Amino acid sequence: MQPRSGGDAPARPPLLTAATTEPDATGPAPEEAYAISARGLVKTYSGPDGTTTHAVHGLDLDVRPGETFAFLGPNGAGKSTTIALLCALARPTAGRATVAGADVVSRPDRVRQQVGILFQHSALDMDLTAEQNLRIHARLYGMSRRHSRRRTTETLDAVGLTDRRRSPVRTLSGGMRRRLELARGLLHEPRVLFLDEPTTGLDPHARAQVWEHLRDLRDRYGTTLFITTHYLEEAENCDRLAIIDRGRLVAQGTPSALKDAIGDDRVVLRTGDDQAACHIVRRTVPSGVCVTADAEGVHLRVPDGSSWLPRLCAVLELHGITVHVASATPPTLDDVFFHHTGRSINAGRPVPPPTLTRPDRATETPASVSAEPGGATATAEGRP
Ligand SMILES: Nc1ncnc2c1ncn2[C@@H]1O[C@H](COP(=O)(O)OP(=O)(O)OP(=O)(O)O)[C@@H](O)[C@H]1O
Repeated sequence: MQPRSGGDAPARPPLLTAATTEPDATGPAPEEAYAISARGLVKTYSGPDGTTTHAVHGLDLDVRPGETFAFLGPNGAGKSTTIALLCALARPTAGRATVAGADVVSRPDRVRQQVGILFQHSALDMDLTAEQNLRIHARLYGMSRRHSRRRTTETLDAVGLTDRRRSPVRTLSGGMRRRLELARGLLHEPRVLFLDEPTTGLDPHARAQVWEHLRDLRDRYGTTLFITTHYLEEAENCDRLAIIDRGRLVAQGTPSALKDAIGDDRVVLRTGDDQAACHIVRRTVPSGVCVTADAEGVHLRVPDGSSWLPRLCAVLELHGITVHVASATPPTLDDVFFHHTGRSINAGRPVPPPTLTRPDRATETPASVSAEPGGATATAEGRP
């Protein structure tokens, strides 16, 4: 969803913002030294039928200058609303936030000068050329003609579109359009760039290109990047990330710290009789370990999962149950997400086609194991 400007209104006209008074500025103050700092940020929408939507519910957040920060959450979690609040495009119901040192409520114009935004949906004029789109944007920011010309050249170069500057936007590929939006977001040299799902809908090649430019930006100019994404592998590449669910921040930290905090490895066993195997495994592992079986096999989470594999396989073989595949995988960001929200970030999304991946730690059962038809599951030493 795209942050909505002014009074947040156009997307859902029947609902009104509940912020009829000044946001409460008496709570703890945000830290201005951060590129983004929020304390107790709240955004509530009231519906005409008396319903209330807590889009953002007491958000505390600190993003350091120059950091690439991912904001992960399922649909409707409050990501776009947070961006709208932090970019001073919507007014908080309560709480405080500063962006590049400026308060979003008392100095919204200053905030808007300091931030660049890449909206979720394209805001480009398809009939104008790449260059013309940038010039219009420059005029909105009050840039002089000379300054606008220089920045247009620089930003088109930064996103690798110099040779397409005279092309009408409708003739550009999806990836090129996203890069052009990136150029537009950078035109006024913002200190903080907000990107709302910048790569959604792009093919892997175009996604990789957008990321290449983002990394370059960070390295060359130290721009702070605040990125909402559904792609876990993109969040994995960020310095830190926060998980938001139903308007509340449920976790934040570096990807590795968040995964380490989960601790347990995911163990999966595919056997000749998963239901029977499930009962036997339950009796073998310490009580309190949750063991389940579904169409994918028997699942459990244990610390140091790979050390459990030989033992579990031996017990099952002893009971006459053939183990086809056994694997132990360290926690992923999806596990982190599941741990904090009780569901997968991809729940309800179309399932992507299976890929042949190599888990960091995978062990095949004894030599008698038959290969999986099609070989889509990681097996011995991770060979698919
Ligand atoms: N202007 C509005 N009026 C009323 N409710 C709104 C408004 N904007 C957002 N909401 C509600 O606030 C909640 C958070 O919405 P938001 O768009 O911030 O989520 P999101 O995490 O960006 O979702 P998505 O990933 O689907 O874009 C949702 O329940 C949404 O319906």
